[in-house]
Amino acid sequence: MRIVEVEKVSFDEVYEKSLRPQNLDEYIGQEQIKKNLKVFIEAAKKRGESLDHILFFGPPGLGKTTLANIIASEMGSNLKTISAPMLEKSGDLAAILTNLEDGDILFIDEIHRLKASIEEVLYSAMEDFRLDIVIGSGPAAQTIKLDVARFTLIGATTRAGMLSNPLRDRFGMSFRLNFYNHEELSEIIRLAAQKLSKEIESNAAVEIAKRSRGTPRIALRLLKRVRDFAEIKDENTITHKTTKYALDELGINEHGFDELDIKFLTLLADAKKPIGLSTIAAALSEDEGTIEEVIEPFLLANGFVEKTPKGRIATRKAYEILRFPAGSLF
Ligand SMILES: Nc1ncnc2c1ncn2[C@@H]1O[C@H](COP(=O)(O)OP(=O)(O)OP(=O)(O)O)[C@@H](O)[C@H]1O
Repeated sequence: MRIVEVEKVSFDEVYEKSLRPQNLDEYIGQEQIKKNLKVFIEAAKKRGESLDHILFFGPPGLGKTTLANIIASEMGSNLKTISAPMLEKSGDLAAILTNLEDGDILFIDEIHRLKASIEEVLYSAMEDFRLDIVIGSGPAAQTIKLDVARFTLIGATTRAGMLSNPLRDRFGMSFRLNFYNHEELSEIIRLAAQKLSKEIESNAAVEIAKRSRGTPRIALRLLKRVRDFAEIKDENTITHKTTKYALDELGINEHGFDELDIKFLTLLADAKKPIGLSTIAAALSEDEGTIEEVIEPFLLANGFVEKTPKGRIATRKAYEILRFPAGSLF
């Protein structure tokens, strides 16, 4: 697995969970989202109603699951979490929905991966808190109507564009999570180190932040690896020197790029013309989804790559970093 990989593995999941902020004030950054959520939560509480359905979208590891947990705790609600690919039949979702109680929050991760037949069950549940279940087929088919408690659905996706319109329209609020800046990430790292009862020099936290691709999950994972280096050296405080050494040893460069990012940028820079997604995927032996969801968003957001109608192209900034001659390109 890439060290800057954002996919979860169970061991890291436990570690991440222990560092998860518990309320909106502990949640760093995403100021506009927090501001809006505070208003909606307070208004819903005042009216004694459940919160409107919410969609969070953005690259992995930016804090969607964390926000769902915080909303549930701020609302004093039960949270039920499922990942869309876990649902095989519409009956699976119907069973979950009919077991919810008023005010409960249902969090569906990777909601863009819901099967169409299952997604349809959600429409009436979200809109009218009712389930229309068709039993049998052909002329003997029967529709059974079931009431569902007034729940809140929180959906999370890395691919908002893949959601169908009917589903997207049923969310009352929709928020895009952005990459974090170095100050925000340094603060997340500092607070996490505190929770791990470890001191960290402030320039060490900044060093990790700079190499975390704007992503808290990566920052926390790098912190963990750097902590290992510090512990081996019997250091009580994570110093800047050890941090730099550890990150260099781990092969993470000063922009947070790893080998795969460099390969991706080198491919584009070498080509000196736009390249399509499928060609990139074949050249890097990665699937298109990983390139679009994991590798590309950070490079696009930071101006290393641009998307054109003919494909992806490396920018001047990428050529400079790679120290590649751009010739007459720019
Ligand atoms: N704003 C934040 N402040 C502090 N810690 C954060 C913040 N956002 C995320 N984290 C930390 O980063 C880790 C990853 O966040 P989370 O699992 O919520 O990401 P995610 O966007 O749901 O990712 P995925 O979509 O891959 O599930 C969490 O353990 C949490 O501790």
